[in-house]
Amino acid sequence: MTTPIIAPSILAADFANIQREVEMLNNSEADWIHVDIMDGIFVPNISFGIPVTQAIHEHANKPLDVHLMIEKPENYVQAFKKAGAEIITVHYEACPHLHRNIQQIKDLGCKAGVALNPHTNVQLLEDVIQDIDMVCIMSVNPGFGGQKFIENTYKKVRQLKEIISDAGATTLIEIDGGVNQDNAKDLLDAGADVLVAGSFVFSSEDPINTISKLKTV
Ligand SMILES: O=C(CO)[C@H](O)[C@H](O)COP(=O)(O)O
Repeated sequence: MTTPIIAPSILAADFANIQREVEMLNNSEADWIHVDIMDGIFVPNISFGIPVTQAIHEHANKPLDVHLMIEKPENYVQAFKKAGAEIITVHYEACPHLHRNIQQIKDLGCKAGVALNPHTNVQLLEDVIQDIDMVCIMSVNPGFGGQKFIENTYKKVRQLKEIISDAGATTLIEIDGGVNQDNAKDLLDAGADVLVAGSFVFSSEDPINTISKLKTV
């Protein structure tokens, strides 16, 4: 098991004090800042958009891992790159021309990720696995923080790890939703590389310490 990449999800932060929250993450062992964009169409919730992402970027000294839970992501990736995104993840379910979407993200100079909803089989990514930098396995139904982790995720991580290894690829596996101290180690043992944690970090008494604990679980 290698040291995980920890990406706290800013969705669970105090938005009235976003600068303070980002500075807290700057001073923590967090590796990336996970930024959840929801459009109210692909998912039944609206979070925030390009100006807030830009504001987070202005205060952050860590890469922004931008998760687009939106329809027609191709219309917005350039704006999110300009707002400071280093990793841009689109949803398999929102992209009938996924290969084109991946190339568009890479042509902008960003790392390209593809997210899978809980019902989407990891095998559907076999033909693009060499092209993508990361797969984000949703371990909750996307749209809201603070949901219960779906146990079937472990099986998906193991299956995806095998697909990546058979292809000789270096694609990272990210887990997003309901990640906490109780499931982090099992996820890493199954093959996960990146852990996204929102409420578990921001609802804790000492988020910096909580991030350190996830890092060394
Ligand atoms: O993508 C998301 C929701 O769609 C969030 O990143 C995810 O839910 C993380 O939040 P939590 O750790 O509170 O579950």
